[in-house]
Amino acid sequence: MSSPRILVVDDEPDLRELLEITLLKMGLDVDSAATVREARALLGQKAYALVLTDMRLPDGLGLELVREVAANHKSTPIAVITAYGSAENAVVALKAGAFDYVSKPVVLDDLRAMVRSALKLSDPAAQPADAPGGTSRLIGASPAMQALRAQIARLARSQAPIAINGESGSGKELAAREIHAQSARAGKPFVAVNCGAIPEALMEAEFFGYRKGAFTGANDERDGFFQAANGGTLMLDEVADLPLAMQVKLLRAIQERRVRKIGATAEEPVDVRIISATHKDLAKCVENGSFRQDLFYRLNVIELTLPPLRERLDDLPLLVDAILARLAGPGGARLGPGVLDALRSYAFPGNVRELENVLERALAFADDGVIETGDLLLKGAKIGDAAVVPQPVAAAPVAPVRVAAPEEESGAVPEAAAPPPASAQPPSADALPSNLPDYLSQVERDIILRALNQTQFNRTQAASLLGISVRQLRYQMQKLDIHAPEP
Ligand SMILES: Nc1ncnc2c1ncn2[C@@H]1O[C@H](COP(=O)(O)OP(=O)(O)OP(=O)(O)O)[C@@H](O)[C@H]1O
Repeated sequence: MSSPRILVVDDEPDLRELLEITLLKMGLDVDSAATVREARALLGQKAYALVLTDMRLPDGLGLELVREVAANHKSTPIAVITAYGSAENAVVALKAGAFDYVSKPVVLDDLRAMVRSALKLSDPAAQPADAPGGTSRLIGASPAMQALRAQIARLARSQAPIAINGESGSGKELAAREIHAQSARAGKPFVAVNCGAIPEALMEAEFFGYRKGAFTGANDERDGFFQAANGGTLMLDEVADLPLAMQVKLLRAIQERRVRKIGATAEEPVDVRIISATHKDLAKCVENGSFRQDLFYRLNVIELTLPPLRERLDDLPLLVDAILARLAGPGGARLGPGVLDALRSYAFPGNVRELENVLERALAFADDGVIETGDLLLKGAKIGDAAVVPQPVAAAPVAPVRVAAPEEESGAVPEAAAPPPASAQPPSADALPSNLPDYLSQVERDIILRALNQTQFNRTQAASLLGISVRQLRYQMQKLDIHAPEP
């Protein structure tokens, strides 16, 4: 079988030769072109597993080739070589459809890693099981979902940063996981970080890691999120909540593709694809000065917007079936007459996550697994209401990082509740608690339980009452051993 063939387009003979030798040593076949014209001619004659082009060529721009290859040779990834410090060029190329970029001076390890990723894309044997056409985690057959899945399949082929927008519970994290699963990075970690959940003082250590002895309590060397996601995908959830000082450091890490552990003298290379998500309007955050424009520009290379559930209600039957099968096993639960219509007329401000919660609670009330309209306990937020208020913004520092598989994110809480610790008993009027953390946990537990009881254990509504996100509530419930009542 012949080796994959790479086209190198560069007018600098020295660099071209270096690239050629490196690629040949990787066992690849290489063709070279010094101009846009020569490159076009070769592209017309042969199929390439990767095109690698300089941005400035004597008779035009590498960007023209990016656009042409993206339009006419869809299965061929094209990467650009950008001049040192010209991050803007990289962003423009990625937006135009480039698969990835390497900066000059070219670091050969980076180049090899990039080439290997590109080759996985054109090698059918290396395609992950969830490749386009396979099963998708994103359920729904509406035109909006079909378009979303097609867009995800396209985006999975590139290394460009993606910014996912959408209301809370609309599936942003699920979409990010799907992109990762369909990409050449599928075999490497997917790390989701809730930026709003990390105390500011710990952020640098959490993102970049630290060396032993870097600060009091640093008893061992530790990797940060970037190193943990190396080779894979790092999802920055609630990215608008990053403090400005951290935004600067993050921008640098993303641009340089290098991080320095706290206490280390040298930087280390990291290869992560960044996917960011927020339900805030990031452009507005830039306008009001709470988000840096340069980081916004860097993260927002490609935008992916998730439609709210109320705009794709045709997906309800499929979603309901899938959720009920997960909650009660196949055929274990079904909807009684009129239930689907009732769901259709509800606006779901908490989107699919709210649907999951509504069904989970309804199932607890249902007889013989048949959910009736009365079991739904839908309150307010009807379709057509003037303002459907999406879920509130994350506030408290919880659940900073998730590397779990999506199946583990089902929202189910663990069995068996533990009694509150004795040290958590409230002190008398002027006595101090003997254990402050336990005491505060107990207070928090009481408040959360009150909110849950008020809402018949509807987590979406309880979170809304408490001004926290559902994910935060779920995390606190697990941490504090709070469980939904047995049916
Ligand atoms: N299209 C879908 N098909 C199946 N399940 C979905 C879909 N969209 C969302 N979900 C489910 O809804 C829940 C919420 O999804 P996810 O966590 O991805 O939302 P999110 O937009 O990231 O929420 P948040 O803004 O609160 O972080 C998850 O349990 C997820 O599996």
